[in-house]
This record gives sequence, C-alpha cells and structure tokens, in this order.
Amino acid sequence: MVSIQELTDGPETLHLDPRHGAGGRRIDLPAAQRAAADLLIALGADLGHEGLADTPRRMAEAYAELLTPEPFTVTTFPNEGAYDELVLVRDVPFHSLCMHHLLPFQGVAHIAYLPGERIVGLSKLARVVEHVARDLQVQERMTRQIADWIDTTLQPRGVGVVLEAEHLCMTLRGVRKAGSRTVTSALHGLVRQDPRTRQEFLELVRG
Ligand SMILES: Nc1nc2c(ncn2[C@@H]2O[C@H](COP(=O)(O)OP(=O)(O)OP(=O)(O)O)[C@@H](O)[C@H]2O)c(=O)[nH]1
Ligand SMILES: [Zn+2]
Repeated sequence: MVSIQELTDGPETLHLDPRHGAGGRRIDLPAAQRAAADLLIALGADLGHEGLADTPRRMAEAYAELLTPEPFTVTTFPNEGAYDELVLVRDVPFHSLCMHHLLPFQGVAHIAYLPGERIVGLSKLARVVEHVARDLQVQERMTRQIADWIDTTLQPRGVGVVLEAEHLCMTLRGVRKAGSRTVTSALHGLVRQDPRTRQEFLELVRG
C-alpha cells in the first residue's frame, strides 16, 4: 500500500497508491452502468423518460467517484524541536458510504498524535481521512484504519482518533432517528495508557 523512501535526516516521502488503498477494488464502469439500469427498472423507473435516460451512467460514475481514493504523497519530517505535546486537527469533515445500505454517513473527524522522532504535514492527517472514507465502510473500521495508518507511518508515542457522524440509513429510513450521531474512537500508545494524555486528548476533542 505504501512505498517508503528511506531518508534518515531529511524529509521522508511515502506514496499512497489508490489501487491498493481503500478496498483495493477495481471498478468496472460499464458493468456498474448496466446494473444501475437493472436496479432502476426493478424499482419501477421508466428509462424511456428523458430525465432518466442518462441516470444509469450518472449513478455508476457517482459511485465510482465516491469509492475511488485520490492518490497522495506523504512527507514526514524530523521532529527537530523535539515537540512533545499532542498535535490535534479537529473538525475535519468527511463523508463515506455505509456498507450495509450504500447510504452516506457524514460528520467530522478529530485526529491527534503525540510525536516521536518524526512529524507530518497537517493536511496529510485530513488526507488520510479522505482516503479511507472512499470505501464501503463501517464507522468503527474507518476509525481504526486512520489510527493504524498514523501508527505505521509515524511511529508516534500515541494516537487518538474520534469520528462523529450521522448515518442516513438511521436518520432518513429504518428507525428514523433524525439528529442522532454516532461517536467512535481509536486510542493507541500513550493516548490510551497515560491518564493525563488521554484526558488532555478528550478535552481537546471537546474544544
Ligand atoms: N456498527 C455499525 N453499524 C452500522 C454502521 N452503519 C450502519 N450500521 C447498522 O447496520 C445495521 C444493519 O442491520 P440489519 O438489521 O441487517 O439491517 P436493517 O434491517 O436495514 O436495519 P435497520 O436500519 O434497523 O432497519 C443497522 O443496525 C445499521 O444501523 C456502522 O458504521 N457501524
Ligand atoms: Zn447503513
């Protein structure tokens, strides 16, 4: 999934290849378009209607877009100032697709790490959220994937990830509990084990 250019003193660059990223899937657009047409017909739609004629193609392309992670490059830097407090990026918006119903769930991610020898450009923390969100997901798995990625990439002293999201499969249909939000967390290393760091992380997340 990730190739690493070994550099001990300077920046270190990692490339995330979308083909091996979230789900590692290959999308067959013509087959998705045919399937979308079948689904619409099965749902009683008249594909002869002018407004619906191109809908199977649009549906296939829309799902392909939602399920294709963008490639990105990660550069890590030596932690030259020996910064040893939490770095936290809060309120990173995301949307993903629930693997049970293929309906969106959307919300915000809060991502923190306690640096060890290396730090990372802040935008990359948001990019990894975007990367794992382009998949058929459950929120728990997505939360852990973000935390695991930070662990593997930076080998920090601790990681904390909290996701808060509204699942449309729960608010628009089914039990229809509008306004309900699901909160998941993944805590690793000192953020999990050290009570002071854990407390600080949770306070920073709450703002
Ligand atoms: N744990 C977890 N569950 C999810 C997530 N997204 C959706 N679900 C749940 O997945 C479950 C699927 O349950 P089923 O009983 O098979 O499906 P269903 O009949 O459509 O369920 P209802 O939504 O209760 O009508 C539902 O309870 C959803 O709320 C998620 O990210 N994590
Ligand atoms: Zn769902």
